[in-house]
Amino acid sequence: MNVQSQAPLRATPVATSLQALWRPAFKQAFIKLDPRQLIRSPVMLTVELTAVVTTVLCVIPNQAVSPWFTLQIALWLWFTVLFANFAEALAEGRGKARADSLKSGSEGLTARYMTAHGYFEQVPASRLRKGDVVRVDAGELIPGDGEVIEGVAAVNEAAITGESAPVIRESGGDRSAVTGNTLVVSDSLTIRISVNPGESTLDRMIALVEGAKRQKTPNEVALDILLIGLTLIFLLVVATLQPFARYAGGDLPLVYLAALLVTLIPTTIGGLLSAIGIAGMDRLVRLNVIAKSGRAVEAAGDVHMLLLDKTGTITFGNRRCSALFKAPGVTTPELADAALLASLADDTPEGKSVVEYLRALHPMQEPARTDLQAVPFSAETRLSGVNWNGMQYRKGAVDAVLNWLAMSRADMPEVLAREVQQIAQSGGTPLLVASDGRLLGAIHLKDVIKPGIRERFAELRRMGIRTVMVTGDNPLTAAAIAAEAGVDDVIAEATPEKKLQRIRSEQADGKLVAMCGDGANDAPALAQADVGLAMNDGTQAAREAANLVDLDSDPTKLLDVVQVGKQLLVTRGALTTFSVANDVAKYFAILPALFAGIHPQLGALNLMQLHSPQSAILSATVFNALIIVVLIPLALRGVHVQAADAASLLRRNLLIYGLGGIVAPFIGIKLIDLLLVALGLV
Ligand SMILES: Nc1ncnc2c1ncn2[C@@H]1O[C@H](COP(=O)(O)OP(=O)(O)OP(=O)(O)O)[C@@H](O)[C@H]1O
Ligand SMILES: [K+]
Ligand SMILES: [Mg+2]
Repeated sequence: MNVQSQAPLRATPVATSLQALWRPAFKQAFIKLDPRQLIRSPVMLTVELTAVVTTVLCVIPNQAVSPWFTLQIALWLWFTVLFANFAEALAEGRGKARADSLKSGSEGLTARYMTAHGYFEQVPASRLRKGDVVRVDAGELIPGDGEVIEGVAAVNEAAITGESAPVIRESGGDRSAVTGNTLVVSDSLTIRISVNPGESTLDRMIALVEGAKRQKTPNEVALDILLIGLTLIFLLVVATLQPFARYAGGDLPLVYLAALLVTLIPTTIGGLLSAIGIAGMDRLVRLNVIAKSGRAVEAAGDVHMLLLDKTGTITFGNRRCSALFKAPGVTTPELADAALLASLADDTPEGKSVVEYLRALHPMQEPARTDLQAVPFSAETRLSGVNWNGMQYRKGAVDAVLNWLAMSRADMPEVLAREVQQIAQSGGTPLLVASDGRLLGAIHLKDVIKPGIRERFAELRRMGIRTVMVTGDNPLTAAAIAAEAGVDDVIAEATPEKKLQRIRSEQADGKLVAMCGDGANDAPALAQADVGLAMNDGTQAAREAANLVDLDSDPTKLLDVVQVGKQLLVTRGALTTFSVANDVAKYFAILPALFAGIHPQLGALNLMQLHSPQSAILSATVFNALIIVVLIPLALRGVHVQAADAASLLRRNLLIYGLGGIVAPFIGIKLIDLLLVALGLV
């Protein structure tokens, strides 16, 4: 395998400064004049057509307007389209640079592929398909996303996550998923490839940052329809002005009408819409989150409820065996041997930790694994164990084991019941150990809450988002962890089925639900949620079901994703408000000037005292073009979003961008009018 190609895939070294990007963006702005590309933005296509018409008007003699004036209007109309194209190109440019570096890192990768006859054969990684089995040794790059089916190894995932500390990847359990282009640093792994060419994490990252092939989200489509509607309305408004003018005994030159049309239709938002969307996705990529659709990101901006898995999400997830407690009348070897046997065939981290703990504490003559009939852990049964030598050994959640023993809680010896309660109240997970109808004792699994999680939940609450912890654990443990982590609600003893039901019932009430998880048992819920965020170090099932994957495997990242989503929605809303308010204000700013010549009585309405009808028209056109440039930084950076609920955010933004949109043209057009006169351009 081509280890030399282990270039840093993350984009840190790629220059993303605006200076480095503006040159190619400038060129792109002209390339994007192609109407086939521009058709994605109907407003800008309208401006381009108007610019073409106005350019033609330059050479048609007209007594009312000089060719010089018409030319100036034509130029500013072309500038309007170019500025909008430039904004989009600038937004795309940041992603393109990153995509190029990602691509160069994955070229020439090869894989050791296992043929049907069990031989290994060197093939290009790009030929691997879902289900293929490959072997990767230390020092080699993993050729594609997949699941470890054999072996344990340390893997450096810096290429994808930017984190250089190696992580352990092994078969079985929740840490079996591997990502293409990451480096095996010790031992070797046998991996079953889980995606077809073009669908890997890396491919998705590239598609995401390239932006060009971006599908419009339902929200964008809805906004497009609104903008087309407004364009048609103003087309009608402008078309009916001429009959009015004729009736009043005057005549409005065609170039006036062309300029007026462009100043009135929503060019500001029409020109910046695409840049806003691309910049939003770019922010997500920088957070190290991969989105399968823009829709998930927008939904994140609107979620009402967040469901979180406890183990691995709120806690660190390496639940480890920390103590054993005997039931009365049971000897230590009896309990220790049963607990060890019940864990020997259990590949989960919990099972391995029990084996480790007991091998050190109380070694026994262990049976060969091939003699054991494994009963693997499942989230449905919440039990695991083995059948061996005619005996059944089990361990599992308290209610599950009692169930298996056909016992009730009241039948539990009092000392053991008290012990179990204490483990749970401390936030630990108690497992009961039993063999052949006998309750032998309890295991204390300890886990630690991730630091800082409480503060983040408080932040979510301020944004109006409820946090609900769902766990397969018992109610006492769940309550203890919930209180410590500060979640709003908790669902304990949850099976995958129960998690799914909860999401469905919230959605039935019209709410958008986000879910964070890592296990195979979280996959159905992740798929059902409007926003499903999977941990990259979780299972392949979870990664496939989710519509977002966090490469850093940090569940609190959802908070940032919510922020990005909110910012995207708020920025789009704010600039739409500004754009529409702007256009309406322009109507009132220019119309009196236009009609002053025809109808001198209207002069009283000419509050702005613009120099002449021509300077009014030209100033408005210039303002209309320049406002796009002025707002490019805001579109790319996004409107600042505070931790507040949606309603108060909306009120605040309507005030700022609505009022701002009304006032800005009056000031801007007046200043440009003064400047144009001073320069002698009108
Ligand atoms: N290896 C195991 N063997 C037996 N029982 C287990 C094992 N691992 C977990 N359990 C029991 O099953 C319960 C459910 O575990 P699971 O990992 O499915 O929880 P979950 O639904 O993912 O929720 P969370 O991860 O938040 O606890 C645990 O609380 C524990 O009581
Ligand atoms: K406009
Ligand atoms: Mg779990």
